[in-house]
Amino acid sequence: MAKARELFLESGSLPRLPMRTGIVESWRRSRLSGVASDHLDPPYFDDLDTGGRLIHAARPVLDRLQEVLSDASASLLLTDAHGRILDRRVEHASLAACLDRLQLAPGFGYGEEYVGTNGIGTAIEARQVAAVFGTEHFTERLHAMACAGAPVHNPLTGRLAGLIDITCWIKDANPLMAALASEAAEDIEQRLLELGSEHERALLTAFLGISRRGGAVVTVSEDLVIANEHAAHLLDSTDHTILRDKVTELSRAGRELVEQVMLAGGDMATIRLRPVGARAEPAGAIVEIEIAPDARPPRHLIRPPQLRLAGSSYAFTKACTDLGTHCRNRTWVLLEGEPGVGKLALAEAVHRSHSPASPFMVIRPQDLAEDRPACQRRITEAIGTPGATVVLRHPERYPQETISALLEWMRTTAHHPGRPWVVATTHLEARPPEDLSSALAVTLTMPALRHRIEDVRDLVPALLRRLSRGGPVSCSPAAMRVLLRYGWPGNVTELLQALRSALTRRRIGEIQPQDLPESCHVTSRRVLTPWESMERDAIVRTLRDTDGDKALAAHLLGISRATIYRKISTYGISIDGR
Ligand SMILES: Nc1ncnc2c1ncn2[C@@H]1O[C@H](COP(=O)(O)OP(=O)(O)OP(=O)(O)O)[C@@H](O)[C@H]1O
Repeated sequence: MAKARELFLESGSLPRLPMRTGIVESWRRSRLSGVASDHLDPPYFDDLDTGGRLIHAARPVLDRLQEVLSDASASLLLTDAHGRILDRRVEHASLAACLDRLQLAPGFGYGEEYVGTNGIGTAIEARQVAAVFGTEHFTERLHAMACAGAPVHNPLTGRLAGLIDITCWIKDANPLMAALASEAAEDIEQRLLELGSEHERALLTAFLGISRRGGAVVTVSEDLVIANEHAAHLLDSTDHTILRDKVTELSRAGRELVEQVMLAGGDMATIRLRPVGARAEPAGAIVEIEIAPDARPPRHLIRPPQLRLAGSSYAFTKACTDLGTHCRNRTWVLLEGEPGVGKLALAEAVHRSHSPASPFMVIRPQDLAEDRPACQRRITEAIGTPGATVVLRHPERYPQETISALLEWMRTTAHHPGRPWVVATTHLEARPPEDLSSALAVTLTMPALRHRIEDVRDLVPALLRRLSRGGPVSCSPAAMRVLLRYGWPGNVTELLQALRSALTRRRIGEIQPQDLPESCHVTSRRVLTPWESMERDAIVRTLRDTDGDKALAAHLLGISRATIYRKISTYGISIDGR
């Protein structure tokens, strides 16, 4: 085996030896991933979920197995679905010290892409039990070891939840290790099922109790949404996305939340969210929805196509109508929203429809850095130019002197009959200077694209026309389904990038799912859990704030570089270099 490995490392070929196919395939994958065969460097992750359902379900199984193995020099490891070690049980001090030297310890990642063929990473790649003995390991540092890993699946979703592994010195290896790991994996799956049912029971009891009082009630958990008839009537798929986001906020807040939201149908609703189950491990949330009788949508709607914008959702129509009304009344606005959601596009479209011949001035932080006097001249010129609009892009990044000058300018201009219309655009988390915010009379929030996902149907043809300059290219129904399933954390800007990338593969004809970037597919395989989508959104926001600097973003988020790279690829995040 050792000779076969050497030959493979030197030439990529194998001698005619009876070798296990799984091992040969794993060596090939390890080589392709660029794993070093002569040293070991597993990455460390300091942000692992060590309080989740998997740990909870596995604990008694690990306790039992630890007792069984107490006389043997063997260790037990539990990893998440990416091969990152969550728990380790080892009784023998010398084996523990050896595992420490191999960084086979909680927090470290033993995926095949990092350490090559091994019981953990190889079982995860192959999605089946894998035993790896001595020199079958890709890296020499593991040649003294034997390990057997068995994947654990979540029986409710069928998805890989984690892995259980037994590791020992090769001299103590036992052919039954794989069977033992596999049995433990089945026990954990059974516990996951029972816990899942416990959660479902808790959710159902809470749901039935509140439902009996009448009114619209929904329960939301990781795997399940239950709505009573009243709620099913009120909510559509876009509202479900909003509810999932609110449930994420709830888990962050850890207490009851009451909020006003605009439903996709145009009704203003009060939603009351309460966690169900233990605080440490909530089963989900129960949501009561009440429609406010006096909050009817405005009568004279301004529809996006009237502004030459793509979209038809009520949420976006409402944003167009609100901003259009403020433009007509010359009310100064703070327009906030997630990155790339179309804040500038909307401000410009509203301005063009209201006063097409008047100047539209955009002051970006980089313009100020390059030539501040020119910016100040442009702002001053806007006074007295009828119908002019000044957009202050991301004013939180303006230098303090500019803010002071702006405030002075706004104070003297506020009552001028020919005053320009001022719109400041900011990201949701950004904190514009307080004085500036109070000088702007109203705050509007642009809805995220995932909260008006039906707009993708109109945006795609419009953006394709723009990108291909009217070329003969369109989006196939299958590709459109992929685009409609994706969450678009980078909003319209990300959609634009996805289509730009698809056009490099197909300039003529119908764009197919395989023409779309991998990112759109990765997240479309399954709906992200609320925690995952919150994490994905935070990464996208930070990357945008750091102009795509991944190292700085990792630092700001308090995670390692290896983690941010992996998460960027898992969530399919793509950021342009702005
Ligand atoms: N409804 C729409 N119809 C057509 N194009 C749109 C629409 N919304 C946004 N876009 C396009 O999407 C891109 C991003 O929009 P925009 O720059 O206005 O976003 P933003 O919210 O101001 O971004 P940020 O605050 O992150 O800088 C632009 O190219 C814009 O033209």
